[in-house]
Amino acid sequence: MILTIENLLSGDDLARLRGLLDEVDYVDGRKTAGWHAKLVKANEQSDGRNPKTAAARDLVTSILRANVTFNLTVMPQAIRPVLFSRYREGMSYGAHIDDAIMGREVLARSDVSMTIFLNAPEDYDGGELIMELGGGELRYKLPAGAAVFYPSNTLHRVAEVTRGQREVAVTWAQSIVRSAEHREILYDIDKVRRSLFREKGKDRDFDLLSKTHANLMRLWSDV
Ligand SMILES: O=C(O)CCC(=O)C(=O)O
Ligand SMILES: [Fe+2]
Repeated sequence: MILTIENLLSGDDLARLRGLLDEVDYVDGRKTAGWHAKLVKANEQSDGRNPKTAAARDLVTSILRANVTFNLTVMPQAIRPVLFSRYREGMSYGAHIDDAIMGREVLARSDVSMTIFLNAPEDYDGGELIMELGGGELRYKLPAGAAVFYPSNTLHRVAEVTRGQREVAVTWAQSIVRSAEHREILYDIDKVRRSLFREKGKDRDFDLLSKTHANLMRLWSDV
């Protein structure tokens, strides 16, 4: 399931992030790419060792952790450190697959990849995030503060920026539920269960559907 969340970050959040990141140096983005993705990655990332980058990372991570839709759909078990990237004119990120296992001391599987757009689509030309799906393509270029979440098992790329600058935050989550198909089934059941509860309270149908949801969770989760 590919999901977008409008206004994941508020105007205030974006201003706070900008304040922090304005004071940080940007370095070659190839440092954080896998050995093959490096070959097609041309962007810049805020210096990960700078405390201001750390503060920006903490802000985005806490907003993700507090977001209801993110929790219901992604079911996060671990969130990788957020990267803040910018693509200036002529920069792009060619087709690649994200590393399946990320981290050094603490390992995490990438199940869900996400891009949070930090500046307005009018600020730049090009720069779409493009997912290659069974012959077709999906392109995303969202308003500032919006985010797209997509299964990490898809080849994807970022189109060349031909004017202006594209600013994004990217990260990955390991989900409690490894399979994207299973996550979607669980999310749908949970949604129906909650709307039944709103309409009729905790009746027998709600209890049975809650049982199904809990038992599928037991079958499909890996915690
Ligand atoms: O910049 C983006 O939207 C995605 C970047 C990306 O694919 C990656 O960092 O692996
Ligand atoms: Fe990627």
